[in-house]
Amino acid sequence: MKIGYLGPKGTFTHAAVEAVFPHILNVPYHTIPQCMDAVRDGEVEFAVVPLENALEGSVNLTIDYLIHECNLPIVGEIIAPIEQHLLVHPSQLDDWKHIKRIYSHSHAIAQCHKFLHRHLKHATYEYVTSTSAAAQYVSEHPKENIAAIGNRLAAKQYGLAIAKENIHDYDYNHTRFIVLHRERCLLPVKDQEDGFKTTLMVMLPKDQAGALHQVLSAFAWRKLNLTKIESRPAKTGLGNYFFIIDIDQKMDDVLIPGAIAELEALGCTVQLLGSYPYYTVKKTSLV
Ligand SMILES: O=C(O)C(=O)C[C@]1(C(=O)O)C=C[C@@H](O)C=C1
Repeated sequence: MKIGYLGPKGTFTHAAVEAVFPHILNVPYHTIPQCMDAVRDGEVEFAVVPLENALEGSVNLTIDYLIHECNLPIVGEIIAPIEQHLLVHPSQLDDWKHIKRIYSHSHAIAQCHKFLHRHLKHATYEYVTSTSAAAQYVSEHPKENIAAIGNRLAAKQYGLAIAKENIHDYDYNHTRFIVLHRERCLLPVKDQEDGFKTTLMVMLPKDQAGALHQVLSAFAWRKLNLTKIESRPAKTGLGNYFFIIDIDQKMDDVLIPGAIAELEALGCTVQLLGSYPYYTVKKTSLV
């Protein structure tokens, strides 16, 4: 059995996979779409990709590729703490305050804006596919006055030095990663899950007054607790959006099917993206 993840080695996604699936062979993919395609095409059984960060919000590429391009069920979720460090080639360690360019994933740079503004105002940013791709680039260009933002695993993997630890702007920094499979299934995980969620995609009927209010009522009067509601462009015209709704429980026989039926009766299109266990990774079990 194989698990694909957003690579190369040393991403936060890699750390999350190793924490929850230590016994399964993992395979890095360069981009989030490549990772999802690998499951769809049967190269790997599961894929783990980032979905949402507590400081920066959703990873839009993951949501959009899942909805528009690669319809795979969500079968699990991993919530992991994120600590960002400023990584440099060891030969640049004494000179880190004069770094000219910083490489990282856009989310990682956004999580450190206050630090960057205060300490590296003059530096420019270069957005790459992941934090470890940034670390790899820095390690391959020892003569350039550059740095990466990433984790300890990447520093170790690519032989970089940590110039400044914990440069993320807020202490509570966590990312949610989703696990995808070709069909709904139980996860090959030995640990006890921390809970369950159900995720729906809901498209409202066009131009109907109070439609969103009615959608929310379908959950409210059933006392279905929502942990997230987010809109994304349907990509069919200005003002056309779909909603991603997370419900704080497992699919049941009555309440969630009842809410879905009510939404459909209102003229909404509803798709069940998954009903799945989630696992919370502790700081100590990460890098
Ligand atoms: O680049 C990585 O290390 C990733 O795993 C991606 C990612 C993200 O997409 O949000 C994951 C966690 C952090 O929030 C920063 C980057």
